[in-house]
Amino acid sequence: MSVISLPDCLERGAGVPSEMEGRWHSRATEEKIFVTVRVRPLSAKELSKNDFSVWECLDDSTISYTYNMSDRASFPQSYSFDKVFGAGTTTHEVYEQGAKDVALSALSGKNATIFAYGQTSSGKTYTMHGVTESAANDIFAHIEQNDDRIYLLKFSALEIYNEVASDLLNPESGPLRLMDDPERGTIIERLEEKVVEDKEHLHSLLDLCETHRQVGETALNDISSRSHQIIRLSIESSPRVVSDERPMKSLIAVLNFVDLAGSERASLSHSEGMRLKEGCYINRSLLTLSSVIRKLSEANKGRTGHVPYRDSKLTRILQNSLGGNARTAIICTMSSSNRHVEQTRNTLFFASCAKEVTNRAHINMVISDKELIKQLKKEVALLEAKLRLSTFSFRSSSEAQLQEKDMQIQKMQEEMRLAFQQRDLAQAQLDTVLKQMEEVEQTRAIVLSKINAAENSLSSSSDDHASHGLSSSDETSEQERSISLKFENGINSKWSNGNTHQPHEIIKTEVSEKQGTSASAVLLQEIFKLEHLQKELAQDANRALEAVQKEVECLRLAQSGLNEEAAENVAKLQAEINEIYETRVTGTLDADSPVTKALIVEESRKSISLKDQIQKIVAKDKAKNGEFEGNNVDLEEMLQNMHISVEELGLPMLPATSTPLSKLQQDLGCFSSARSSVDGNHQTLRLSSTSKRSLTFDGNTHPQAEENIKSVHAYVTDLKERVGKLQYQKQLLASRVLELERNENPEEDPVNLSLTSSPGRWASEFFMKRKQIFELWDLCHVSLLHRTQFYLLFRGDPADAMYVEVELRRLLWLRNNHQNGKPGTRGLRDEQVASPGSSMRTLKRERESLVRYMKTGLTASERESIYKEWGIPLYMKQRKLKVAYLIWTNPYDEDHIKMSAELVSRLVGLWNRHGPASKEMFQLSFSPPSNEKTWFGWNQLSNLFIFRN
Ligand SMILES: Nc1ncnc2c1ncn2[C@@H]1O[C@H](COP(=O)(O)OP(=O)(O)OP(=O)(O)O)[C@@H](O)[C@H]1O
Repeated sequence: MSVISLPDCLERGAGVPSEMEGRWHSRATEEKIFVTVRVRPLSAKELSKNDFSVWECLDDSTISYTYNMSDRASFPQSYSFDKVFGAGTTTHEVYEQGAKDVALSALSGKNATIFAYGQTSSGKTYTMHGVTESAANDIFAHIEQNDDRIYLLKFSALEIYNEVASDLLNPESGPLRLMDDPERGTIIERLEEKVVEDKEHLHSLLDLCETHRQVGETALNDISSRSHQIIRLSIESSPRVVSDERPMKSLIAVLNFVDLAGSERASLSHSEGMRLKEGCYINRSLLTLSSVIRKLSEANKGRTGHVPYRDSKLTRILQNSLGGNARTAIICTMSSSNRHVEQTRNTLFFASCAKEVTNRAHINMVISDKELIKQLKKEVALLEAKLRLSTFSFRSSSEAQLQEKDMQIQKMQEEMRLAFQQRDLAQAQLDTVLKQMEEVEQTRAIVLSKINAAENSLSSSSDDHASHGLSSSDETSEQERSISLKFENGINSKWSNGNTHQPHEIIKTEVSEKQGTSASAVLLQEIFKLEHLQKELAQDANRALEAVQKEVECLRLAQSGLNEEAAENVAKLQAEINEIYETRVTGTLDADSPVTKALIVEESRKSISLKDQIQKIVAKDKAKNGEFEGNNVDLEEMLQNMHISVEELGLPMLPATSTPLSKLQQDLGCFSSARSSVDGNHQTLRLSSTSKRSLTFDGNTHPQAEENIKSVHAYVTDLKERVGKLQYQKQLLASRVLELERNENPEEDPVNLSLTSSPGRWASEFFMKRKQIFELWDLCHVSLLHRTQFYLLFRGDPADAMYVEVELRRLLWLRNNHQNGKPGTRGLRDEQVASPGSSMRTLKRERESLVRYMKTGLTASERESIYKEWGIPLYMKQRKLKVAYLIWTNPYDEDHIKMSAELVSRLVGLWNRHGPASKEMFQLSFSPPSNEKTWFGWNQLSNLFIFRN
């Protein structure tokens, strides 16, 4: 008996357990179906028909076709199986080598099936008869030899005839029904089962079945089996003696002997009628069997598919034997006759498939409930022990794995955190870059649109440009350069520093500025010349004043008894000279004067140059005042020394109504030398203010001095008139410039807008331009005093339009010169343009002056109030300096600008010292900032203010 371990007894198997027992079977043992081939010798009938053998057994496992094999044949010539039995082999040998091992497996509790397959008359019944008999003998021999066990043999038999199952022991019982049991498989209902008493009894039963089996005569077989026969022996065994050491373990297995009906070809078997019908059923069921075998063989090769067990009763009943819980041996019988080659090949093909089918046979064991419980307890204990062991190992390994996973999770979380940080950082950088790109793109688009607009405008006015002496290409390159500069500066400096002002505003102004004609450029150049000459005139007047002051001082020293009248005259003279200055900036001429009328006439002739106009005015003025010419040589010399270039400027000679200054100097002997020198083309007056010659006075000094003072007074009066005319000419020229531009660009002319449009429109225009001025002040480092004065004077009155426009253009001009790094782009002399460095130094000095003003001009409480207003902590050091360096530093903050202007005005005392400045002080001044020394002894801040105007 097989020893069955508990783990092997876990699966329920076939069989009907009694109420007191359970049926178990061991773990399956896989093995292939054992396939053998038996060749039947030619029968007498075949020999009589001159059939001949075409198959030859090459060895005990190979059979070969030996006759006239075509090279193109689609079937193999040789076949190999577990065993091949030649024609001379006895049935017993076939049993011994091809069936016995399987058959006797039933004695050890494994189901076993032996069946014969082959065409009709191939020897199936002949073979199975002998095999069954031999097996029965061996079984009984085994039983006899193993008397320690008690065996129980049960016999049952059935046939399937025309697809109807019948009990061969009780044919009258009628057709048998097949039932499906989930545990035991297919059950044949009401199949009679007889206990085999002994060997003879078995033989008698076999004989009985044989007598009941359907047979018939065919052309190929006189006694042809017309049904499939299944002889079943159920073998149960149990120990003869049962004890605790030898528990009750019963084995039970089924041994099937299957003799199939033979496949036949009607053409050969000459079947007809009932035989033909039988043959059809036979062939059909055999076909199903072949399909099952083929599917099972394919499944064994890895191909899965439906196995059609249920397509025939034969395969349903033999399901366990075909790939199931059984050991199976198939004996394929064949005739070697040449007459049945085709059928033989089919049989060999079936055998080839069958040998690939794998069965899984178990040892079916029956034990008592008591033993079952006992076994189950052992099994449970063993399983629990295994479970504990696996649980412990699982736990320990799980805990280690958990710790490892936790570490991995923490590591991944840290990596994720870093990745998120990097992602956020990258996103922020990306956003910044995108924003910058967007801003640059916007700026670029704006600049390009402006360039296009400027090009269109220039192309439309190129003819006009050409007629005024400037080529279109020159003008275009000038515009491109300027716009390119603005674009670069805008991107690189102002707008990258948080400035919210877009470049298009300044560009618009700049483009508008570029649209000025060559005529206006010429006029502007002339204005600059006038401005320069005016400045030199004022400087000479200042020097004259110094000379008079020294003379007066000399008089005061020489004659302490100088009467009050002379003193008053000196004071008046000083006031007059001061007035010259004021006249320079405030003087106007009578519109009805001949000079004005002449100018108006001349202005109407656009083709006449400014110089020609001025020369004509001078000629008329000379003709009118001819009586004054040559009256006083000294005065003329002085005028020449005062750098008034008559030929160039065309100013009229002024009458000298009194003693010339040179005579005054000579008489007084106050001046050591009043040397004048001519310096090239630029005549400059050089008066020595430091006379080392001692003064001598006699008794006639007083009346002569008075006379000299009167002469100087007359000179100053004339100078006033001269300056006034010069100022008026300048005003006319500026008006002319604006008029020319207005005629060319009437739609864009801001002055025209201010004069003709609604007040509301001008107001917006004014504030827009003033914002640009604020920015340009900052860019050009313009004097704080100038900014303050301008801011306080021009508040949006339509009459301010001209001043605003002039200031804006002046600043643009300055800014361009600063940016280009070279002065005089419009033909001005170099000395007229202050460098950015000198402007900043001037600005610095202004701020330092403001510090001094705060220190000397304000009380402590006033300063404290200012500190609070400007957000300077009282504990901070150098508070005054910080305030001074905060003033006028933010051109974009209106409040800041207002505070700055008010503070500067308060500190400098613009309003208190000289009263409100007039707007005319600002008119048409294109002069760059100047760093020259004082005129009237004012401090530097005031001088800057004066020079600027
Ligand atoms: N190996 C053999 N040696 C001698 N004679 C044999 C052999 N095999 C079969 N025969 C004879 O051949 C004849 C046919 O055999 P058998 O009836 O067994 O064939 P079968 O395959 O069962 O046919 P069927 O399918 O028609 O029932 C019988 O007379 C039998 O005695």
